[in-house]
Amino acid sequence: MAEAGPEEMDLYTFFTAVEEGDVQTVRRGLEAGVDVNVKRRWGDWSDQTPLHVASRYGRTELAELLIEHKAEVDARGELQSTPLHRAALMGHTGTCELLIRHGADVMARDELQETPLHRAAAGGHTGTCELLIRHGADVMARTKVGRTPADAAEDRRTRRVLKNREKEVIQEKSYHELLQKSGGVKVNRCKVFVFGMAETGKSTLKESLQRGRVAALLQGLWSSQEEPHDPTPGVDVGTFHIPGVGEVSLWDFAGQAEYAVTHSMFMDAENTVFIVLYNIMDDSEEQERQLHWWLSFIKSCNPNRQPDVILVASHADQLQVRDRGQRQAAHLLHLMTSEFKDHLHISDEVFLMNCKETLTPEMDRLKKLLASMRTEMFERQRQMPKLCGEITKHLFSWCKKKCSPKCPVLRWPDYVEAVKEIDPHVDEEFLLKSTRHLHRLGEVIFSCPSASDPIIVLKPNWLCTDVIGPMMAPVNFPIPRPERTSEDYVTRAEIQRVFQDVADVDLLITLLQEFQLCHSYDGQTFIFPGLLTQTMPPDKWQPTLEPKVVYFGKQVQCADSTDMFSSGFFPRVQTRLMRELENRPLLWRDGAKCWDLNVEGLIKLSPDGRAVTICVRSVQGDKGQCGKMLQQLENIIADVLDECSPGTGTVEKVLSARALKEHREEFYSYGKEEISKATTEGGAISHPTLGFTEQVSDLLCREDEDPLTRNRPELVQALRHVEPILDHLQARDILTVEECDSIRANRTLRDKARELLDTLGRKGKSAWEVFKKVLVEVNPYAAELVL
Ligand SMILES: Nc1nc2c(ncn2[C@@H]2O[C@H](COP(=O)(O)OP(=O)(O)OP(=O)(O)O)[C@@H](O)[C@H]2O)c(=O)[nH]1
Repeated sequence: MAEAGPEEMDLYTFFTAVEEGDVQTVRRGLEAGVDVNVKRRWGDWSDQTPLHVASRYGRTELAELLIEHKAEVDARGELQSTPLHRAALMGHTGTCELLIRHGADVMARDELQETPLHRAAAGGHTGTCELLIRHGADVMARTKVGRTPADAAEDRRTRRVLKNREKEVIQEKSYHELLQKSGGVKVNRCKVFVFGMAETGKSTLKESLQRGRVAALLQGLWSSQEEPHDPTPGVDVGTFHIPGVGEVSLWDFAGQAEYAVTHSMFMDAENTVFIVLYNIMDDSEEQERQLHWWLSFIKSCNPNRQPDVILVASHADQLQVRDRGQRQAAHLLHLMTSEFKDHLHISDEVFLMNCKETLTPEMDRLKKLLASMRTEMFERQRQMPKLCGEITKHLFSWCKKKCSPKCPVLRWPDYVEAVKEIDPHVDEEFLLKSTRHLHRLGEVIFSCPSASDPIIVLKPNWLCTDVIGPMMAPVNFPIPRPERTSEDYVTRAEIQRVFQDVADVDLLITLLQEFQLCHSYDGQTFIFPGLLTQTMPPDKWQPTLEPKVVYFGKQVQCADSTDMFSSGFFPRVQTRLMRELENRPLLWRDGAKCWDLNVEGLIKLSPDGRAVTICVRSVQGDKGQCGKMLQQLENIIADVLDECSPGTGTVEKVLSARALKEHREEFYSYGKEEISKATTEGGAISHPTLGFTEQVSDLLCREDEDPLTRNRPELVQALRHVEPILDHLQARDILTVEECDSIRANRTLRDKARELLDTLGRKGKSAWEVFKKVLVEVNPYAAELVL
């Protein structure tokens, strides 16, 4: 640190107090006349006002004191960053909130054109990102080199949140463009989705809701016998008039696990009320488990909105003491409401019903609630772009006139031709956007296969009920052994037999592949991961005695109890593995094994379905190839999560390499913070439960795991004053005098920084560690990029 004069000494004390959050000393300093906007001018800490420093350290109370004393909220510091930039990078959400409350510009740009949201994303602070977005931060803002905040995101969870927002912004933009070009029409739509495990009473409730008074009275006279249960295959969709409510589109989702693999495809729907049923006669823990599962599922598919949910307990007529059932239902409602309060709007009414009966006070109450939700929905419902409205009017007749029998699907050229009958001048690009919008509304299913023209399913429930239902029913594809493995293909002939009345089976197969339900290597036999029943036999992943073997692993876990991987997640991962890996993987219901060159990979779903683990190993010790495979598998998992569980929060962990090598029964992992801490403290990490120590470098197999390498461009920008760094490194015998001179001889600041990084790179890990410590001392901004 440079010698400071007496006045600067005062400032030194003052700034140290700010850093440490010492409110008393700072107050005294301000009263003694220290300028609240004075800039720190020593070391590499140039241009930092006290508010920058307080924000960087998350000293909210102090920041408030400084603002009270007229600190400039948007003062510019290092790289033109504002205090909000600094608080955001460190994830101090409370400090960000304070700064914004006092007028900080959420869209302030620094020299790299980064906004505070870029910084929060780079730091991996999801909560801070959400706060900034709530206050108007633009998720599409680009830096000088064109990176959006999502591109800058450090971890996948933050990236997913930002990508979801990006998607929403793009969809909104497209909606407004459509509206502007074609005008809008008011089309009232109300969907009711009914969920619950098998035999909870979904279909029964649906029928009772629709039944009129007379039919209900007659039913009371005639029905006495229990009818045999007829499970709903896939999703049963229909538009019905519910007396006392009005017209709604009712979607009855099958409760059986084998059908649930595709539910997530239909969940992103506006204007929807979700009813979740459970059987009050089940064991209370089971009721809680089921409700929790469905609510997590609804949450996982709806990242950007809070859907309206009603909980309904069925089979109330079988209760011996109704009061006890009432208490149980109220208790569950309370539990779920408090757990999901940030994600779902759960109605506060308790419904304890006999779903078979229509004329009951409970049913009346449920209808009243549905009616009021429907009215509210209509009031806030947005206009539908005119062309979309016109298309929806024609869908029914096109199914009859323009499609082959039992296959209400049009390929793009036929669809365009049909639309041209409504509007002869329609532009195809505009039609594409309109059709995407209809898909989002759930009016059609629109798919763009990479190898052929887009396909439009005019009746979504045909795909759900008539295709996916029979396709995922194991009885339709019998096998000679008790458990289905990936060797038990479904043949084209079998598909043809099951769908014999569908004229265009090829089209149907294209759709099944397009929705990632199956994969074919030869066009004749198809592997449906959703049908697999065999779990992974333990002998498929055995220890090896090869001395050079190396192991690496990652785990993606659900972030909190409201998160889940939707039922379609793992089968889709497996379809993607078949599609993307060079060698054919082995698949089981809960696992997959793959190979490439001299590397083996294993992907396992945990028994509770809340974590997925990837391990890779190479008996030849090929770290590079392990890194490549790990990266490929991680990307597949991240992509599938984005597609079918966009609302799921995840946490990534690094597995203990030593525990993997020992083939322990469970997986043991380290968190990101533990790894970063161990890296700065010399590279050794101890596992709290395993009791041994291993090297961080043995856990990470990718070069870019190292933040020094990953953030190189930003580092080069940030290392403006290499002099003090060179002095420190030379004093600590990391760099020689000649090396320092050679670095100094570069003409530009950036070239100096580049040569410094290259020289350190050649010196290996210990040199990097010292470098990081030096940065913390002399250039905290750059240090933030590498810690
Ligand atoms: N006693 C009584 N029986 C009910 C009630 N609700 C449904 N059931 C009966 O439970 C069985 C299953 O009902 P469904 O409505 O078919 O169940 P589901 O939830 O649609 O089942 P899946 O289609 O398999 O997902 C039928 O035999 C119904 O008659 C109820 O509230 N009380």
